[in-house]
This record gives sequence, structure tokens and C-alpha cells, in this order.
Amino acid sequence: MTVSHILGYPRIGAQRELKKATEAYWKGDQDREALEYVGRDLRARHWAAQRHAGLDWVSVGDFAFYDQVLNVSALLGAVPERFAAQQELAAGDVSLDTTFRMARGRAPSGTPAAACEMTKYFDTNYHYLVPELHEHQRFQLASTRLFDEVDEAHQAGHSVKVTLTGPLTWLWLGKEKGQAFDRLTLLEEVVEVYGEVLNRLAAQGVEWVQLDEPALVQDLPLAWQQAYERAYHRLQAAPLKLMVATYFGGLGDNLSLATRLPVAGLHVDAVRAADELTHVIDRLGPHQVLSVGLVDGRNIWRADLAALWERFMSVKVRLGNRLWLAPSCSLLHVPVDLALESDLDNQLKSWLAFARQKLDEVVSLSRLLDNRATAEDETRLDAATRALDERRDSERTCRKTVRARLAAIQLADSARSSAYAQRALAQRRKLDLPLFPTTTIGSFPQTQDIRAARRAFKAKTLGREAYEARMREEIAYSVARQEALELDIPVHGEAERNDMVEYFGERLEGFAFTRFGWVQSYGSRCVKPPVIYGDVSRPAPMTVRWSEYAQTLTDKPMKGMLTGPVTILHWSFVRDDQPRETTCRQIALALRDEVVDLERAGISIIQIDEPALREGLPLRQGQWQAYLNWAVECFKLSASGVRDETQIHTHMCYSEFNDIIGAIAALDADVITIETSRSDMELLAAFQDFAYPNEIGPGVYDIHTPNIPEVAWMVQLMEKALEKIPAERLWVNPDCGLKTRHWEEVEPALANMVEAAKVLRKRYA
Ligand SMILES: CN1c2c(nc(N)[nH]c2=O)NC[C@@H]1CNc1ccc(C(=O)N[C@@H](CCC(=O)N[C@@H](CCC(=O)N[C@@H](CCC(=O)O)C(=O)O)C(=O)O)C(=O)O)cc1
Ligand SMILES: N[C@@H](CCS)C(=O)O
Ligand SMILES: [Zn+2]
Repeated sequence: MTVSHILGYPRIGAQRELKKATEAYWKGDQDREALEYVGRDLRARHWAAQRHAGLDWVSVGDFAFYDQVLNVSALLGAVPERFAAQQELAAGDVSLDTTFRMARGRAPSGTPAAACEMTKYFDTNYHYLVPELHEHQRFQLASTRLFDEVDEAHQAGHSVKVTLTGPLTWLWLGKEKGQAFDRLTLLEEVVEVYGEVLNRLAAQGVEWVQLDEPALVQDLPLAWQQAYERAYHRLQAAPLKLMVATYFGGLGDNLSLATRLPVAGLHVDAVRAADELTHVIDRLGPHQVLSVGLVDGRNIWRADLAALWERFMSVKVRLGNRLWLAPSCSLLHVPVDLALESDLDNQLKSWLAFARQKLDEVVSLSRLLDNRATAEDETRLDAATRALDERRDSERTCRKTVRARLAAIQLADSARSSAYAQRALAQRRKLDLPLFPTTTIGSFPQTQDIRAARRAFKAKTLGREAYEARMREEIAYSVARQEALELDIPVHGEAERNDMVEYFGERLEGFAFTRFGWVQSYGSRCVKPPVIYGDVSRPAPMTVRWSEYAQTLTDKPMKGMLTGPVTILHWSFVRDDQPRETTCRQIALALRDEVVDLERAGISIIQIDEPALREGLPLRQGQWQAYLNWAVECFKLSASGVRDETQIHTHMCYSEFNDIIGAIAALDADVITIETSRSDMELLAAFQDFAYPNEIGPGVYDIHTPNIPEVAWMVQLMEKALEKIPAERLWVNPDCGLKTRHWEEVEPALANMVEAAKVLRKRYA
């Protein structure tokens, strides 16, 4: 029989129960027992959903109150000293509050300390807590949570398969703190503790443990490849079966390595690496199980059951009972349950599958392949075929005017009419800016009041006119504050935007919105990515009214604010029936029209944010250039419809940019404002080495902390910048938008920033 399972389920809850419970606990509105109760209840419901769907195993170990990588750090006792958890470590039980302090710097109990770094999990929009590693670090089994959860699932009568981040991927995701050293020197001891974990799980009666090793789809140095063999030779001694799970791409040059590992099973991503499957099967040991990830765990499209059935028949014949089926990766990256989406039209809904629906898809496929399909499977098969046929032929997905416009794009459309030097002269004449011009990145505080007004508008208890009047009030307030602060280039403040992607998606054709389609981004924070289902176009201007209004409130040039095509693409669920770059070009054309309309409305500076440009890089370096080529082209397509004297800005944050500096220069934005303060302006060395020709606003203060930056601090940061970039090309601005801050923090911080610019002007005029 074909075994069906999943690599993990979303833990946030269909109604974001986990978010609400953890935030209530942090605020002190709910005690730990109540929080633990919500955790237990969610686990019980998620396991029940897996079992009732008909999966052969339920996955245990995918639950986390904050992050699954952090859970492994606690399990291994990798708790930095500043969290003062020595007693807990000695007792072998790192507490929940300690993990919260590691994640957020504070928790209801314990002394606050600097939080651990958080960063993107591979190429997903999920963020994990980076394990902090130091030379000669000791590890020990230091948490019982996993074992308690296994007991919980056993008591509920489930067949348990444990899932856990594997030792090599955990180390790969970690970062050396302090002195640099080889992380692999820690492997032996880490593997020792994993060995203990496995023995204990075996003693609990666990038969299968899935060790997630997505690092295997990346370019690995030889020493790491060899370390895989060593580690798994040691782990195979455990008296249970191991499945190494790889996902988010193909194994490439790690394929032989992965299939050689002495484990009972291997999971591969057959969505992103369909063409590797035969090679994997050819190399598989005669008794090894292959788990094939054939339902897309990274997207929300309904699976084509008939096509998959046909495609995998031969695989079934080759592997027989050694075939397992699963989604390509954990379902953490998709929303929980489509059934809740009562506002989506039925046709679009019929094209989609969220986590709950993907369980059914996997189960039906395994029964179809076994020739034991039930009437329910037949119904699902027919419904999927019908829905996919409709989707393929629909005028909603394929719009001739959009396609014709795309086909007519010329090379010249992706370039400004003049080179930067000439544009800069025209812009200087028009804008007449001082040396070290000051500006912000766009958003001002999204107050409770603004959010409440938006909620009321969405709930229809506040009418459109009243809502818009409320937003205009907010814009007027923020412009007045900026005038008082003497900022050179004001912005309208983005009060009207719920999210920098959702806002634009709501105004573009080809996008749809869910009500409950939340996906965990980090900790308790979620995003609700739009669904791009059809050809994209802009039925009407999206931001022009707000910018036009804001411009009436000041004599200074009002900066127009847009989210760029690449960022809109990356932070959405993108249609899977055409190349991503085609969808991106369509978004770029829609934004191009907006840019031109803003110019026509008298807006002479327009910022096109691309914070997600870097994170869209493929996991394999060999594929970077192809991606960067189309990403840069799309940005330029959106930016190039304007006259020389219109100044185009872009903004980037959340990433390190050293390795894509060439692509950043190729964007040819007149000004880039970029996150640099946390890295002490180090990034600018790359701009200097590359002889970056245009203007730069290196962020002079970190907006992620409530601290008010001092004038002298910002002046010295800018002086560091001056060592690399001439004064005429430098701007002064914060690292990113201010929407998460409070006015009481923003005003003194910006006042100091403006003061710093004045000091610099005196010194360098
Ligand atoms: C910068 N990042 C972004 C990503 N993707 C995006 N699409 N946008 C981004 O900005 N990806 C990478 C990073 C991820 N970083 C973050 C940072 C912060 C959050 C976050 O705070 N999320 C909020 C949800 C924010 C939101 O959309 N708010 C809405 C209101 C939403 C809502 O429904 N509110 C109430 C409704 C119930 C009621 O009270 O009536 C509710 O919360 O239930 C708005 O402002 O209008 C979060 O709370 O999780 C996410 C990613
Ligand atoms: N314009 C946006 C960019 C965030 S990356 C903002 O200011 O919030
Ligand atoms: Zn930013």
C-alpha cells in the first residue's frame, strides 16, 4: 500500500488561535496554563484532521509556540548565556519563557536580554531564530517538549511519525557568534544529542522519525557533504527508522550523497524538481522508502489529481510499497482551510487548495495509485479535473489585451531616456535640494486608530467617505509633522495601506483576497498573501489621489510611494500556469502606468520599494543571474516611463546586499535608500568597490528598536559613508518605514536625524 503523510501542518490555527493566545500571554492577559491548553487543543485538532483525512501517520514535532528551529535549539541546550538559563539547562528542561526571551528579548518571566537574530527560512517568507554557535560549545538534551507531545499523540490513539529539523540543517542555519570558527567542529556533539533524542523516541514506541535536511538542496561545500555521511552513519544506530526530508528544490550535485545516506527513507520535492525523480529512484537502495512530494506545499493551487495519478503510475510500479506520498514540503507555508473563505467566488475557490484540502489530495492520490479509490476519491478526481479545465480555459486567467501589451514590450521600454548623469542635472534644476537631503521611507505610525478605522470600513460600519476623510486627516497630520521637522522630502505616510503588497493587490485585476488566508511569517506575526490568479492589469490609478492630496499640503516635492513588481510577486501566491517572470512583467506594466500618472499629477519624486528583490534569489547560485536579469528588467519597466527630471527612488531592507550589488546598480534608480545602520555602513564598501554611480541614502537609524538615535551617532555613521561616497550623492534617512513605531519615538528620532543633516551640511558644504 502507498503510505500517505505530510511533512508538517500549519500551527497558527484556522482562526489564528495561536497568535491570539501567545500575544495574550505575553501581555499578561492569560496565564501559561491557558496558553499550553491552546497549544494542546491545536495539536489535537491538527492531528485529528490528518487522521480523519486518512493519512497513515500524523506528524508530531511540527508544533511550536514560536519557531521550530528555536525548539531544536532548546532541545539541544543551545541557549546563549545571556538568557541565564543555567539552572533550567542543568535540570534538562528549558522553559517556554526562556525560548520566548530568545525569540523576543523578553517574556512574562526572566530578565530581558537581546533577542537572537531572526532570518528567512530558505526562500520562504517564514523567519526562524538563528542558532547562536560558539567554539567548543557543549550540547545536552535540554527539553522534554517533543517527548511530551509524542505521549499526547499516542494517548489520542494516533500513529505517530516525528518530524524534526535535522542536525546538519540546524548547524547550517546557525551562525558563529564572536570569533569565527568551523561550525562542523560542533557536529559530533550535536549528533550525540540527536542520538539520545532518537533513542528516547524509540523507547516511546516511535517507528519513524523524519529529519528535515533542506540544506541538501543548496550548494554545499565538500566538508559539509562529507559531514552528512558521517552524521547519518552515527544516527543509523538508533533503533527506529529515519527519513531524511529534502524540499524547496532539487538535490542537484547532492543527489548521490542523499541517496547514499544510510537511512530507511528519503523525501524529495517532486514539484520543484520533477525531472530528478527518475535519477533518485535509480539510485535508491533496494529497501529504502521514497516519499514523493507531489502536492505543492508552497502554493495554494488545487492539484491536478488526474495528471498526477497518470504521472506516478510508473513510479508506483517501480517502488510498490516503498512509495510514500506527501506534499512537497511542510504545509506551514500555506493557509489553513479554504472552507472558511465564504467571500471567495465559487469558481476561484474551486481552483484552490489550502493545507486542509491538501491532506485530501495526498490521501486520494495514494488510494488512486493503489487501485482502491473510494467514491469520495472519484468525486475529488472529477471535481479537480473540471476545476482545472475551467481554470485553463477561463477568460479570467487569460486576457488578450494584457498579453498583447506584454508582447509589444520593446527593449527601450526598460530604460530611462537619458543616462543618470544627465537625469541628475535635470533633477537638480527642478528639485533644488540641499546637500544631504532628508527624507523617510514612506510609512508613518499605523496607530490603533487608523487600524480601527480600517476595520470599521471593512466591516461596513464606517462608510467610504468617512473612512477616506479619516485617512486624509491622518495624511494632513503626518505632512504637518514633517513640515515642522523640516524634512526636505515629505511623504504622505501610507495611512491608507493595510500592507504594502495587499493594498496594491486589492487594486489590481488578476488578484484575489482571502479573509482567513493567514500564513505565519514569524512568531505570532502573520501575512495574508494575495492570490494572483489571472493576467494583471490596473483598472484605475491606485495611489494618485492620496499623493495629489498630500502635495496640496506642502510646497516641498511630495514623494509618491509604490511597492515594486518583484516585491508584489514574492509576497503573493503566484499563478503556476505561466513563468513567474511573465506575471512579474504584467505587474511591472501596471505599475508603470501608475508611475506615469503620478508624474502627470505633479509628483516629481516617486519611490518604488523592492525590499524582496534579494530574498527572491534562487537557492542555487547557478540560477541567480537568470532571476536577477528578469527582476531588474521588471523594475526598470515599471520605472522608465517618466521624464528625466522625475526622480525615481527605490528602497531595500531586510537583507544583505553585497552579493547582488551589480543588480542593484543595474536598476538605475536615481536614488536608493537602503538598510545599513545595523551593519555600521559596511555595505557601502560594496557600493564603493562597484563604483555605484547614482545617489544613496544609507539608513542612519534602525527603525526596529524604540531607541532614539543620537545626533552624534548619526553624524559619525554618515561620516563613515562619506569615506566611500561623495557628499553630493548622499541622502539622510532611516533604515525602513516607520509604521511599526509610535509618534513619540518617531518625532524625536527624526528631529535628531534632521539635526544630523544640518551638522553635516555645515561641515561639508
Ligand atoms: C515586511 N514583511 C512583509 C512580508 N509580506 C508582506 N505582504 N508584507 C510585509 O510587510 N513579508 C516579509 C516581512 C514580514 N514581516 C512582517 C511584519 C509584521 C507582520 C504583522 O504585524 N502582521 C500582522 C497583520 C497585519 C495586518 O495585515 N493588519 C491589518 C489588519 C488585519 C486584521 O485583520 N486585523 C484584525 C481583525 C480582527 C478585528 O480586530 O476586527 C486581526 O488582527 O485579527 C491592517 O492593518 O489593516 C499580524 O498581526 O500578524 C507580518 C509580517
Ligand atoms: N514604503 C514602505 C517600505 C517598507 S520596506 C514603508 O515605508 O513602510
Ligand atoms: Zn523597508
